[in-house]
Amino acid sequence: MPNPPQYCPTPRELDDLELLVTGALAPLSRFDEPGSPVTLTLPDDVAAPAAEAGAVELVDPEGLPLARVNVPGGEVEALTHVQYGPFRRHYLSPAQVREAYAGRTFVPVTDALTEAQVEDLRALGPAVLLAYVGAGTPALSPVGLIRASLAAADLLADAAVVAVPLAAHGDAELDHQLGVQVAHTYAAGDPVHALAEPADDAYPPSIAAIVDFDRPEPADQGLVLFFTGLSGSGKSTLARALMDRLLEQGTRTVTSLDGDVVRRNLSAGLTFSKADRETNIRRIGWVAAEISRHGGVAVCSPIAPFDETRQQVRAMVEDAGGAFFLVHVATPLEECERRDRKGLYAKARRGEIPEFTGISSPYEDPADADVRVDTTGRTIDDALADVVEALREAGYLDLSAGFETVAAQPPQPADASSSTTRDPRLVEEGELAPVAKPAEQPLKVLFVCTANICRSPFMEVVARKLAGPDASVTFASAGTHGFRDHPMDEVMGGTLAGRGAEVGDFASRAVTRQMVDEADLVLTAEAAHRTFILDDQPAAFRKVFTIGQFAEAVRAADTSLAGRELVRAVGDRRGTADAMLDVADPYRRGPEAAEQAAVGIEELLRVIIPRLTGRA
Ligand SMILES: Nc1ncnc2c1ncn2[C@@H]1O[C@H](COP(=O)(O)OS(=O)(=O)O)[C@@H](OP(=O)(O)O)[C@H]1O
Ligand SMILES: Nc1ncnc2c1ncn2[C@@H]1O[C@H](COP(=O)(O)OP(=O)(O)O)[C@@H](O)[C@H]1O
Repeated sequence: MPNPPQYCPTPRELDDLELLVTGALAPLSRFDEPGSPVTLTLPDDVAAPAAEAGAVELVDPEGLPLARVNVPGGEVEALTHVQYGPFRRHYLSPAQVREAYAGRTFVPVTDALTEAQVEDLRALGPAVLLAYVGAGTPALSPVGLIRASLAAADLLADAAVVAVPLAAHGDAELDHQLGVQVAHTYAAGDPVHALAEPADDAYPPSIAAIVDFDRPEPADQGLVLFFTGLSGSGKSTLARALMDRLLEQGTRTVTSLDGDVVRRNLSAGLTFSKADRETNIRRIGWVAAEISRHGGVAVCSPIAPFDETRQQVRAMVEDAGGAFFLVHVATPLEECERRDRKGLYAKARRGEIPEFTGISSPYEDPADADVRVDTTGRTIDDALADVVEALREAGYLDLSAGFETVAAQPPQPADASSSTTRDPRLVEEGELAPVAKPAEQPLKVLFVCTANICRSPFMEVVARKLAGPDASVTFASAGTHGFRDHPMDEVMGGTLAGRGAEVGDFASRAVTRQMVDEADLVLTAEAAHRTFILDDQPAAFRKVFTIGQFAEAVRAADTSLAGRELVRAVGDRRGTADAMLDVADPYRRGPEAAEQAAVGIEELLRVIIPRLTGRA
């Protein structure tokens, strides 16, 4: 006889299995008893080998074998008991409960207890709260319900909490009967007390705090913003614009899961077949759901052409406690094809790209979109306003406030003799508006590398030399992992001599938030340094660049721009911080590596400094 195949069942089936094994579902002792909702459904590719082997081995999501189940028949032979998971010590079998708590009153609990319900229980004497935490049941998460039940037990004279993974089976009547039956199995003749329906949601303070944490207000909930639509419809453009606003507001952590970008890393190697597209979207969904579990915002912008896969993502996110907000970028095919930004539609029409969405592969319009935006003939800001408004109405995010307020302010005089220079963009986009600076303040540039002893001091010293004594630009440097008061590395310092520059009384230091806040421009040696800073201060993204990235942007920028205007223009149209443009670390690699780094940095500074000082 062949070995039974392994199969990881659904969360509902896993819960049923646990209760079958502990005897909590008695008289049920196996799956698939006629008329019972406790069923096990094997997919075709498992059912056939299971029938041949006469059994299937059920494993948990990590592959731990839990039980062997006869096929057909459904009888269960336990192999291992799950030992992990929060509050595992409260998951007791009826036999264990008999031993510890015989003689008490048993109370099934499916939600946080209100003041009135706790009061009702006070009269009962010693009690056991049976927290029904199975898949699909509790109004709170399983952990939330156990915590809330423990908090209720604390308010009672003598109450214990037992977690019972009794799942919902999609039939309210049958599930109710099962719940009553399980309570009586645990009680084994002791009284069972049914709680009265709550008349209100007045919770005792300790329970209210748990409910608030478990069921956050929409504005505090993790959020997945999912843009779906044809290629060229405007998903990435709108998603990016929305992310910029979120970052500028600075109140949420944001992760982008753009279709093209995901396909270069997370989904590298996948094709555009239906199966691979589904895999791609489920991967995006999985990552996004995890982000939402931790209260973050994930902004996804794949085509996601299939309704069923989008529904799966919605379910994954909601199971993780996040909110799912679907934006259908409903720009019609004709307009997307007219734009044909990447020339893909032309190729698809010529038959050079098989299975191209909208041409030779379907796009299923969502019926469950939270907002639908056709970008045809509209500006990006205008189209974005629809999304911002829908998010505000749904209570998830309010990105409108600052923008409206400031846009409504009277325009500032564009008088060159005025004592302040204002960033027009910042005036338009509210929250950052108070950054008006006296015109005569020098532009502050901060160079950042790792330890602030090789690359960044070299940048600082050489930049100062190139700028000359009268420039209205100041230079400083710091390290992401810099030690205090170390001198410049001797080998790197040696490269200064041939350039007629001197290190002076330099002392290393670690970069701080304040330094970044005060700087007008932060130039890092590597993309990793930039990420280090922006992870902590995401709102600084318009002024933190790698030195290579900034030099590239300066080369491409309008030659009439200088100083602050130049920094601003680069910030608005920044390219990517490609690691290819990094200045490699020469530390402890000898004089040759130091000279190579010096030459590379000097070349970049010769592009940047004349433009910053306005003497190009
Ligand atoms: N056959 C075919 N069909 C559709 N799109 C194609 C295809 N081949 C390559 N591309 C490019 O890949 C981008 C879409 O990838 P996605 O991961 O978003 O697609 S999907 O959600 O898995 O269907 C899509 O990018 P966007 O234009 O940003 O949508 C295209 O540039
Ligand atoms: N109102 C608008 N909203 C979004 N994009 C627009 C709008 N009007 C024109 N476009 C242009 O349409 C193109 C959309 O491309 P992109 O955002 O990459 O789409 P997708 O990610 O859906 O493939 C961009 O060139 C963008 O500038």
